[in-house]
Amino acid sequence: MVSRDMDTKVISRRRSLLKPELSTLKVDSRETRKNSLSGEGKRSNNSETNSIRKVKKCVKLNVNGEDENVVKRKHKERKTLDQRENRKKSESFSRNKVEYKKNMGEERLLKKKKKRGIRLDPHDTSNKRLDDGLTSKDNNKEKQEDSAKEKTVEMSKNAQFRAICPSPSILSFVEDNLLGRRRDIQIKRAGYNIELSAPLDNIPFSTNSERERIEEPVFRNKLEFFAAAKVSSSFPPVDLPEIAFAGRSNVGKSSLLNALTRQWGVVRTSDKPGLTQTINFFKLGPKMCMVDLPGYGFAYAKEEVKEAWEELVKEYVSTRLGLKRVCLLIDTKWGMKQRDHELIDLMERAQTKYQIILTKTDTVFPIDVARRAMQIEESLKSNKSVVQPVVMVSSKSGAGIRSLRTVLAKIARFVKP
Ligand SMILES: Nc1nc2c(ncn2[C@@H]2O[C@H](COP(=O)(O)OP(=O)(O)OP(=O)(O)O)[C@@H](O)[C@H]2O)c(=O)[nH]1
Ligand SMILES: [Mg+2]
Repeated sequence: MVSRDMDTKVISRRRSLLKPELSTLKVDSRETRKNSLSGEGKRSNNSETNSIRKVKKCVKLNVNGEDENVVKRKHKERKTLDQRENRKKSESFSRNKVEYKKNMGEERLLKKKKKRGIRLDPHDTSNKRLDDGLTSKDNNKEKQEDSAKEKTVEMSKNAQFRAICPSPSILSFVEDNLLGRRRDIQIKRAGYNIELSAPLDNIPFSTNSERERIEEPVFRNKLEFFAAAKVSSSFPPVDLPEIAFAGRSNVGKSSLLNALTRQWGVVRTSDKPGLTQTINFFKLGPKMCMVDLPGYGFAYAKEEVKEAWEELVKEYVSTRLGLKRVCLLIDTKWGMKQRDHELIDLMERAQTKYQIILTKTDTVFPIDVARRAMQIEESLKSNKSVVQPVVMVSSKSGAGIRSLRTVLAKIARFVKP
C-alpha cells in the first residue's frame, strides 16, 4: 500500500509534466484511494495497479525522478543545437582559413615588392645589385629616354630617306630595267617569260635556257671552284685578275655569283646568315677569277669565329695583288651600316677599287631603290677609290644583272694578265 501511495504522490507532483491523459490517471488514483479506504475488494485494487502500470509504461522515470521522454527530447534538441553550432564554427573556420591564406599571399607579395625596393648606393661599385630599387627605376627611365631618342632619330632618318629626290637618270634606269617590287602581270606585259629563273635577265619570250643567251661571252664560261682559304697563308697564287664580292652576311653575295653566270647551285646559298665561312675562289674561263667572301655582321657563328672572318676579309681586300675590284653588296632595304663604312675606310686607305651593288631590289618599291642609290652616291662623292655608278640588281628577278655583267666584263677585257 505504502509503495502504491508513494507512486500516486510522485505522479501528482509531476502532473505538470505529464500529458493530458495523466490528469485522468490522477482522478483514477484518487478513486482508487477512496475505494481502498472504503474497503472495496480485490477488483478495485487490481484496477489501480493496472492503471499505475499503464502510467509506468507511458511515463518512464529516470534515477533523478525525471521523465525520460522529456529528457530524451531535450537531449535531442541540445544535440541538434550543438550540431548547428559545430557547422557554423567549421564554416567560419574555413572562411578564416581562406582569408588567412589571402593575407599570407598578399604579405608575401608585399615582402617581394619590398625586396625590389631595396635602396642601394649607385656610386658604391662593390655593390652587385645596382639594377635593384631606385637605380633600376632610373635605368628604366634612361632606357626609355634612349629608346625614345633612337625612335626620333630613326623616324627622322626615315623622313630624311623619303625626302630624297633621285636624279632623272637613276629614275629612268630603275624604270627601264623594271627594278624594284613588280607584279608578275607587269613583267609579263613587258614581254618577259615569268616561268624562267630570273626572267628579267633573259631575252623576252626566250625558251632557250641559261648560259648560251648571256650577252657577255666571259660569263658564258663554266664557273669552277678551285680554292678555299681560312687564313691568308692558304690564298692561292695570283694567276688571274680577281673580282671579289664582299658585304654583310645574307646580303646575297653567293646568289649574285650564280645569277651572273646563270649557273644555279654552283655557289652554295642559304637564308641562314653565315653560310660562306671561307674565302672561295672560282675560275670563270681563262680570263677571270671570281671570289666569294664570308660575310660580316650578324651570322650564326661564335663571336671569335666571326672576328676571324672579318680579319681575313680585311686582309684580303687590303693586301691581295690580283684584286681588280671589290663589289661591295648593300641590301637595298637597309642601306649602309657601320661595318660597311669600316670596310670602305679600309679600302680607301689601301686604294682598293670598289663599287657599290644594291641587292634584293625586288623587296622594295621602285622609288625606294632609286632613293637608296641616290643616297649612297651622294654619301661617297668625296671618296677616291669608289667606282661610280651604284649598280642595282636582283638575283631573284634578274633585274639589273645584265648591266652588272657589262661593267664587270670591261675589267676582264682591259686587264693584262
Ligand atoms: N628576294 C631576294 N632574295 C635574295 C636575293 N639574293 C639573295 N637572296 C636570298 O638571300 C638569302 C642569302 O643569300 P646568300 O647568297 O646565301 O647570301 P650571302 O651574302 O652569300 O650570305 P653569307 O654566305 O651568309 O654571307 C638567300 O635565302 C637568298 O635566296 C634577291 O635578289 N632577292
Ligand atoms: Mg655566301
